[in-house]
Amino acid sequence: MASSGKPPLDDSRRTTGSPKMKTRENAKETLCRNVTIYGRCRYEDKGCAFNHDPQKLNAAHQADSNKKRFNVDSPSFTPSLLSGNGTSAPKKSTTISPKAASAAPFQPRVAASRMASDPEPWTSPLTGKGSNASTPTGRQEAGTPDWTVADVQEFVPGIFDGSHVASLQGNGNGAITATAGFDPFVTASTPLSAAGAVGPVSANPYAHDTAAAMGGAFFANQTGFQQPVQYHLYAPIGPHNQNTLGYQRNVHDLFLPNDFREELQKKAAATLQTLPNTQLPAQVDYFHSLVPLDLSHQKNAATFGYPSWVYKAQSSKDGNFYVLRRLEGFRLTNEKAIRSVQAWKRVCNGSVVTVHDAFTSRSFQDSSLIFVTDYHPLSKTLAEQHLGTGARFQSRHTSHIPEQVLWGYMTQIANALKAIHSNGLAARVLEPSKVLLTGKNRIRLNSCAILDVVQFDTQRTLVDLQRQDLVNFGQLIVTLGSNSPNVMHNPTKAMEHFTRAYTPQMKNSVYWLLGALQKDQERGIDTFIVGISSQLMSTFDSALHLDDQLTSDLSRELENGRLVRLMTKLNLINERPEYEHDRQWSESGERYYLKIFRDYVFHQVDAQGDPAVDLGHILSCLNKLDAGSDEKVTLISRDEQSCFIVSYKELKKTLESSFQALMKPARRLH
Ligand SMILES: Nc1ncnc2c1ncn2[C@@H]1O[C@H](COP(=O)(O)OP(=O)(O)OP(=O)(O)O)[C@@H](O)[C@H]1O
Repeated sequence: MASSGKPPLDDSRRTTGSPKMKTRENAKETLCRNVTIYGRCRYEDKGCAFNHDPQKLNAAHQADSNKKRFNVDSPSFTPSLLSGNGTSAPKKSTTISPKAASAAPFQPRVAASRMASDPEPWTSPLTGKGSNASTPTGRQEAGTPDWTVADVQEFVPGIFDGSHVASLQGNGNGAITATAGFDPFVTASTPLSAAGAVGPVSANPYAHDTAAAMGGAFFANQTGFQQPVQYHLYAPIGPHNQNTLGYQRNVHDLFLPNDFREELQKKAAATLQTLPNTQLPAQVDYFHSLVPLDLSHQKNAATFGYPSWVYKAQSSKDGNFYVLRRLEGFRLTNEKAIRSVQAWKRVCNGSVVTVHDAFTSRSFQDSSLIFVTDYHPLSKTLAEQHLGTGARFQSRHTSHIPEQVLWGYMTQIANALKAIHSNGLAARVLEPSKVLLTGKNRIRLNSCAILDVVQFDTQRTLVDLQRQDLVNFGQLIVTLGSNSPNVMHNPTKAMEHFTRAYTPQMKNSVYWLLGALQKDQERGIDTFIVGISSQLMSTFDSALHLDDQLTSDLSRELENGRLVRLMTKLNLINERPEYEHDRQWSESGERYYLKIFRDYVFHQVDAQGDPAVDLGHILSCLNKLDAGSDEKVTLISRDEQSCFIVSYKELKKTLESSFQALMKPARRLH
């Protein structure tokens, strides 16, 4: 500190008037006011008569400087870490006043309140070059707007910047104590909301019970997110691209893979597809907007004994999309028959298309039976996929199904049958045109429940029907393995082909299924599942890999929703024409920073004056803004006459307060 000529002595000890006005005795008792903190008086050699006792002077300086920060009667707040500017924190005093013991604990103000009351000496890097210097509290030195937003509650997630050297910790009683260690995991949700906390505190929207959700032991000492949040740091989550280094990112890494996105979008489009000017009824019970799914107009009564038609439809009860399967010309003679669907509603299994309802209808100008099931957009039947049947895929070249894929089908069908049989039911329909392929190698049994209604009076026992399911299962696999829909007309030839194409384990499994109706043996789906357990493991492992892949894909989109919300806010705030063509809104005051921040993010130009299109820059800026990072950014006005240095933290604060102002009904501006 440079001497100002007036050393900071206590007023009570300061001389009043010139030294020459005092007697020498009086002067000797008065501490010299010209002594600098280095203990030297500029007038000592020239006969200064005041007291230069170094010990007394030192004590006076000490008392004075303590008054500026803390004096010995202050509570025992003794920071032990480095302060924000990198200098050492003052040493802890070894002696302490007895009063300190009963003093209220020191409660440092949070960053926001400090920022408003304690402007730092900010300097612009352009100041020395003659540019307009700016201050953190205003656009220019003149007409300084205040950063403080008194009436807007700010979210204060317990951020401590470097200048805060103590940490706040709940002591278990809800009170706050100052501790010497800095704990970056302290959040507003617990300690700052405790009684006596200083500064505006609102609920932390990001707070969640980490200890309960993630395992108390691992996060034992953490009560929330690490602060400051690091949303702008994209952590690589595998599986990784082999062609790039760990830190390298390309645009595709930040979004879902294109093929996956395309698949999802196509499914969404298919779900929303409508058919105008259709001859179909506008309403079938509580369903509307019917779209036919089977494009073949041939009536086929082979499976159910009645021609069946499949439609996508929207429910007016819940707005969701379902499939209606209509059995044309069916007359319900026994009411109990349709009640059997209740049992099917309870079958909730990933390998079965869920059945929701069944009712009779006259909407098609006949007597029809309607089954309501889940809709799986863009799915195909296994017959369409592998056997070349079905109108859409008639000319399709069918190829040999690899053994692993076939094992995958077998495990999924076994999974479905286990769920069905353990619910006291039998699938009864198990053929390639009634197994849906809803994703890559992902199948579901379709049209279950129908025969239970249509052939309600069957004489066969449940055990018999369940065994028949196993036989149908075996025949389905042989048919798929042979790539021929009619192969079971000649079973011997079919098995010869199958034996040549697949391993003995596969062949034995299929033989076992085909023999399920033999009376001498107890055969059930549980026994079969035990027999193919090694294959179950490999299918399970594939499912885990897929799960990893999907998690990785999902993580790429992690920050995108957040950034869209942030950009929405920015766009809502910037350029409000209703406020005198924006002049009243953002041409002055703190919103002006947001306006030129937008230029900084989106409108940069390169050395040639061409637009700089850099997604990395944009994402990085937006993430830092959302995280409210301490990093500072230099903003230059469009006319290049003004330059400001603002931190993302302050920009975030402005963004929040502006957004709140926007939502005030009276549109009060400040
Ligand atoms: N739940 C469903 N979700 C989505 N699409 C389905 C659903 N059920 C059936 N489909 C589709 O509807 C179409 C017709 O199905 P259907 O079961 O009638 O097969 P099909 O090949 O026409 O058999 P069939 O000749 O016995 O009528 C198929 O392309 C199938 O993919």
